[in-house]
Amino acid sequence: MDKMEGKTRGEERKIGVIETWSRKHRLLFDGVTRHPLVLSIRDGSINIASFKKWLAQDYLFVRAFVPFVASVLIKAWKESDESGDMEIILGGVASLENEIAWFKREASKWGVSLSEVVPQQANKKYCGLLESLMNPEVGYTVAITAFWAIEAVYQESFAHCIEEGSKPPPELKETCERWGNEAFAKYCQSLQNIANRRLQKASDEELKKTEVMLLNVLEHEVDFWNMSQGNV
Ligand SMILES: Cc1ncc(CO)c(N)n1
Repeated sequence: MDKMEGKTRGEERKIGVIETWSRKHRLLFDGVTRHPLVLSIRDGSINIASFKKWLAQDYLFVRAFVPFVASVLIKAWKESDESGDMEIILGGVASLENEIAWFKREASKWGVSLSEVVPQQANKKYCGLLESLMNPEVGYTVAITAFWAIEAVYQESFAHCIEEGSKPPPELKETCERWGNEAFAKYCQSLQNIANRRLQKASDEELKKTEVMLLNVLEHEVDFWNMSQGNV
């Protein structure tokens, strides 16, 4: 075995593959979590039409996200080496019931009719990616890493909107808190720990597959923000 390569893997193990990838793909991560739409929430300049569009489209996305998370649960049950994974993922499934109810309440507050929402192209594509990840041939490591990424980008984005020095519109504070709160950050950290544990044991081929999927998820997240802002 090549000496340097061994060292590189050793390094990754210490700081975690996720952290290594976050550094390597910083620009793309920032493209999601520091997207102009996110920054406009943070500085209070957001166009409310963009928010409403996001709200309606994200409701549809979350409905597709439920079966995806359920599929991760099935993979955990079949493939996980740690029984504790199931409780964490199950907690994720359970909280989505609440989330869907929140979207309905929020939509009615803003006068958005969810029954009439038509999925936009970027949303359809992203839901298509979720559906492809539900395939039984997609392994647990890829799926749990996707799950982590999808949750973590929202956590980071919305936490940024309510950090020190931000001035989000008061009527959007609750939305920001929903994903930007400490408990959600902890939950994302639990998902990251699972992903890291799996990636540490993964073959080179699995690592490659997972990294490609991760970039794919991030690109779809950028497109989703663009769509909400009306740039697509
Ligand atoms: C587009 C998108 N990505 C991530 C999440 C987080 O759960 C969400 N609700 N919607």
